[in-house]
Amino acid sequence: MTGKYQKLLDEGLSSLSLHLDQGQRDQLDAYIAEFELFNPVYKLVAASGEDLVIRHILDSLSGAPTLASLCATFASCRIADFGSGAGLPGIPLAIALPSYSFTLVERMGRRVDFLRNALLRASLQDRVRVIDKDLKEVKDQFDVITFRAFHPLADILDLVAPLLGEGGYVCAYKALKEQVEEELVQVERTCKSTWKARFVPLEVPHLEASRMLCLMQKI
Ligand SMILES: C[S@@+](CC[C@H](N)C(=O)[O-])C[C@H]1O[C@@H](n2cnc3c(N)ncnc32)[C@H](O)[C@@H]1O
Repeated sequence: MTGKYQKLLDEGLSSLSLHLDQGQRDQLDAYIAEFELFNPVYKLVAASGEDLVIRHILDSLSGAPTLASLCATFASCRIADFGSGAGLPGIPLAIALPSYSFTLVERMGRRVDFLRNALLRASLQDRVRVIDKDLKEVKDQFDVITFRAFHPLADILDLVAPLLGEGGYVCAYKALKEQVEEELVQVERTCKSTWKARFVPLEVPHLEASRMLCLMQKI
């Protein structure tokens, strides 16, 4: 399959130094096609066309090199994406990191339906599972937990802490450093769990906006 965003994706993947083989590109094209088909009905994200690819697909993939380095430190890395919505960043990451199993946690039924369908279309159903529950009901543990456009850190880190395995990382996709620093102050003030954090700046191809990963480990 040759997707309609081939040039944009070629440039974007190259500037992120991500090398996807033809099978992975087909998976990405299938996911984007499904996303575009259902977005007007399910109102998954506000963007469409190239804007959707840049703001959501490439934005999600911009964290993949960092995630790959973190995952390589675990014998068999268990990755979860909390509040996955339309599968962001979880599905693009699962396509870019084919050695790992992913779990997408999403509590909204309509979005869960979309996720299950998109995973089938992109032939990811054997490696990516969906937990259709509130985060509060999840019992499993993970080595790497991602989330993007989710709750403020202070509202969720105490819920996330027991779900993080020994030496595991929370990787929060965030925008402005000052806002994240403020969120971390709130974490120190209000959370029972304690964390050390560091920032990894992200460059999203074709996007003039501040993006970063906030990496956190329990201490
Ligand atoms: C603003 S959307 C972001 C979706 C996606 N991560 C993205 O970047 O586009 C937040 C998603 O988290 C889900 N969500 C919020 N709180 C949750 C919880 N406690 N457990 C599971 N899902 C949750 C919502 O249903 C929604 O789909």
